[in-house]
Amino acid sequence: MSADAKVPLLKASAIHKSYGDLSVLRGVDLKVTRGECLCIVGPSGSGKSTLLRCINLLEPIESGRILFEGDDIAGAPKSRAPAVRQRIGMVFQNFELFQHLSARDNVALAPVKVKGMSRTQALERAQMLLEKVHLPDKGDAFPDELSGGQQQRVAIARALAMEPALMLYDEPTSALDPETVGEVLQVMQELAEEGRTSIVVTHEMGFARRAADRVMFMDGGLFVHEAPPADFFSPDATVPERLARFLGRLSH
Ligand SMILES: Nc1ncnc2c1ncn2[C@@H]1O[C@H](COP(=O)(O)OP(=O)(O)OP(=O)(O)O)[C@@H](O)[C@H]1O
Repeated sequence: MSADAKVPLLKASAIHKSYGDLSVLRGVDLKVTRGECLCIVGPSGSGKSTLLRCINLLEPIESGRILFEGDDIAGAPKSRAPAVRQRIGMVFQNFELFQHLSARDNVALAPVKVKGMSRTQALERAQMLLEKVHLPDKGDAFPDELSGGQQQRVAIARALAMEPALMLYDEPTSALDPETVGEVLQVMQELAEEGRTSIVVTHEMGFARRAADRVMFMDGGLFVHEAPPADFFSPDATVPERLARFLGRLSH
């Protein structure tokens, strides 16, 4: 194993974040190694999305440190944030595609604008990525001609187009019709199995069980339990009472 492989890709320590009087992250520690798929689960309002937004520098933290590829990204000048975001792909709940662009152009846009790739090359790569997310024939379609599940897969292809070292998924299936959830989770699982490092905030326990290397439970702005999925979901495992309740193992 190279020295580089031993350094965690992401190491967040003692992260604090508040909105006004509301303390949302209360000293969060998180380490992600290369190739790992980490699922974060927890009750609504526990701070999961906020943590992803802090990692991606969409929100400033109040204290703590976020080391990404060995760099202190949260402590760096704001002007470095776009460069960091090129290395960290994010997939949002509501896709956030450009409505006036075709699926292929949505995927090709950032490589041309940000990386300076030629349009021809970017479009070729976009087609390849659309094939990867099982949408080989949808390159010319506009977002409003696609189902939610198809739009979310275009959004995943768009994030991959920047060749990020880390993918963040913020509840990527919670805005979808139930019948399209599976196709998005399937693509995410295939990417995880290829060894793409990812952090997935999700309410899909089946996905966490199948695809995660580690599952972490957040409650009240802190991680209170983590385990490999086989242990995390084992009915025999000893877990904090709050997690047992979350998993429906205790009466409310
Ligand atoms: N921009 C903001 N301004 C003020 N409060 C916010 C903001 N973003 C989040 N919050 C609050 O911070 C808390 C944590 O929100 P967050 O979205 O991180 O939780 P979550 O665990 O992702 O919840 P869910 O599973 O419902 O998405 C909530 O009480 C939320 O209302």
